Amino acid sequence: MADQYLYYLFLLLLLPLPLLLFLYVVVRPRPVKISIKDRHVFITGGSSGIGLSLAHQAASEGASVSILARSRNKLEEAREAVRLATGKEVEIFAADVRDYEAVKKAVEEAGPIDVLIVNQGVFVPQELEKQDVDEVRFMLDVNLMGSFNMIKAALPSMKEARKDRGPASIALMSSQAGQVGIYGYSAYSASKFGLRGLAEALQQEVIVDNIHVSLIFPPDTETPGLEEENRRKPPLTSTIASSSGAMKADEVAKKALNGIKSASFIVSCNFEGFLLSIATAGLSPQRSFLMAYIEVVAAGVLRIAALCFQWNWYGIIEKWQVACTE
Ligand SMILES: NC(=O)C1=CN([C@@H]2O[C@H](COP(=O)(O)OP(=O)(O)OC[C@H]3O[C@@H](n4cnc5c(N)ncnc54)[C@H](OP(=O)(O)O)[C@@H]3O)[C@@H](O)[C@H]2O)C=CC1
Ligand SMILES: CCCCCCCCCCCCCCCC(=O)[C@@H](N)CO
Repeated sequence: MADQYLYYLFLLLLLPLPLLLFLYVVVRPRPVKISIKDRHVFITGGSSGIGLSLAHQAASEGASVSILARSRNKLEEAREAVRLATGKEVEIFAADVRDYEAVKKAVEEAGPIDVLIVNQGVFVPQELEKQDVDEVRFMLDVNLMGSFNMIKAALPSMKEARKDRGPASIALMSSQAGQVGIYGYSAYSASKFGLRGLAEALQQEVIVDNIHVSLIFPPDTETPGLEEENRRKPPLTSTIASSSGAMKADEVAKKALNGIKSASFIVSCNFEGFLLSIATAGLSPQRSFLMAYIEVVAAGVLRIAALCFQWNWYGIIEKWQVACTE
């Protein structure tokens, strides 16, 4: 009797093997490792928050680091901070990512890039009806058009330099609000969802050049940007966004760098982010057959979880509206 149970248990354990084997064979692009040490890492928005943490960590891992942002003062402070902490000198470039010519000039001065981290971003939450069109355009211009400008300016020299320098990376800083639309984030979410389309198409275009794209999805992260944002965040935005736990900039930077080094296309930062990445896997490339396996097996259950989250959020919105009209 006991033998029979063992036999069934054995069969049950074997069941996933053909699927695992199949996924191992089909996942594309193929896994690859990207090194940071002794390579040129160029970080936009590197003078504050997550970008500054990335600059610290990349420098301490032996990369030569360049950072780009608008304010020269903040760039100089950042350079000083990294020098004090790591003894390394970062190159600074003052430019607005909305200005293609300025960005192109900065990239030419900086020299060939091995790891481009497109991290600059602005976020001004507000219900669309109350938000100025200029603010909508501001977020789309800096977050989305700015990323196009940056990548287009950097690509020629990145491709050129590949011949003898090994695999390169282009990483884009999205947000969990780029995986699910959130109240108060219509423009911000649109700009971050846009990065996903850009990243998916770009990866197909640059795979032959040994360039690997990563998309990073942080939750609320303690940064000067978030502090500023919180001053005018609609309460419903804060409540719904708190479905995912907040993180520190250093923690997000660490997850991001690890994701870049393993060339993961989707990089999540916390447990909620891990669930989100499986729930929104869609037609994104996946290099890891184990992650692909989890995506396949968990799809149904996570769709149910997603519907429960929506049920909860719509309940909160309804209650808030009732409270406001009383
Ligand atoms: N903090 C959070 O809660 C989360 C942030 N993110 C994303 O992470 C990224 C970084 O956020 P965070 O660290 O909080 O932001 P911060 O506001 O702390 O820093 C933003 C950086 O971007 C630079 N920047 C802003 N506008 C431009 C521009 N037009 N051209 C060039 N550089 C610019 C800023 O410098 P300067 O102003 O001098 O130009 C600064 O270096 C953003 O893309 C954001 O959307 C994602 C999820 C959560
Ligand atoms: C199926 C399972 C689902 C699991 C949980 C879903 C949780 C969603 C929370 C979304 C949080 C969005 C934060 C945006 C932060 C940000 O970008 C701003 N601070 C601006 O920088």
